[in-house]
Amino acid sequence: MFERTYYATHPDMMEGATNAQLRDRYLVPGLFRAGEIVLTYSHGERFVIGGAVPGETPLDLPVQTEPASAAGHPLLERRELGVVNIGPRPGWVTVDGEIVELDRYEALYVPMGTRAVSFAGEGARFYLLSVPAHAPFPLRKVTLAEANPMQRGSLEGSNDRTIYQLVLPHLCASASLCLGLTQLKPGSVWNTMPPHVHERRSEIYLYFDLAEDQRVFHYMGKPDDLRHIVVGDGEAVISPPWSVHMGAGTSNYTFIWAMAGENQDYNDMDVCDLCQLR
Ligand SMILES: O=C[C@H](O)[C@@H](O)CC(=O)C(=O)O
Ligand SMILES: [Zn+2]
Repeated sequence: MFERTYYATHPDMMEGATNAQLRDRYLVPGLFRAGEIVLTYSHGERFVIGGAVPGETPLDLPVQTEPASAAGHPLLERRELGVVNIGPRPGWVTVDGEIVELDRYEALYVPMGTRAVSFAGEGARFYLLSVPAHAPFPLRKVTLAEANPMQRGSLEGSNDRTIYQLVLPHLCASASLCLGLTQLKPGSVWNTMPPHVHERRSEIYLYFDLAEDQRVFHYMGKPDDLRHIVVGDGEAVISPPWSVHMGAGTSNYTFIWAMAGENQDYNDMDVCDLCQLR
């Protein structure tokens, strides 16, 4: 049921890695295919990273297939799910019979124990993130208007952007998942500048709202040993807990960040001094 598995990696594996190896280990392309649900599995925090692009007929979240003892059980038996509609049109998520409309940039938190989830609406594009959970928290839709927008950076620094925290304890309770959306203003290209590392959480970035012929140069690695991965519209990238995650685009763009791990303390991050980057 998972299109591919991404393994956890050691920072020593950066040394001598080819560009192709880096892309293979950390880049998650092809999540949004018309009429399909695509799911991938990352050993880092056991993230399921996926996309659902419904056509005329709704798409159902699949049930577990492995191990045999879990076959047929709901995927969310011991997991929670975050959904964000990044498509141009509204869509509908049905959660155990309850229908929730999600407009562009709106998010939905779906609790552990949910049996059936389906996605509908032509023109909607659902980005999916699921992590293991120990307890259910209430089903909740979150809009950008409810999030406390945090203005960061400046146009002079080419990093004028707004960070919206969507799934974090102060707004939407979850067992482990933290999720938000960041929009860069026109003329700004740098995200997460200055960069940081959070050893206690892994993070997934999804870059979108990028024209087809534009790219984001996503940086990763230990702060004193950076590499980069060239990312296109609708592609995600996995950031291991030992890595920085920052990027510069050839235009402005939007990205969704999702974290899970030891805690849900957004501020538990070690901000880098730019002069230490190599
Ligand atoms: O751990 C937090 C995440 O990396 C993001 O919230 C950072 C971000 O959106 C930004 O600075 O632009
Ligand atoms: Zn981060």
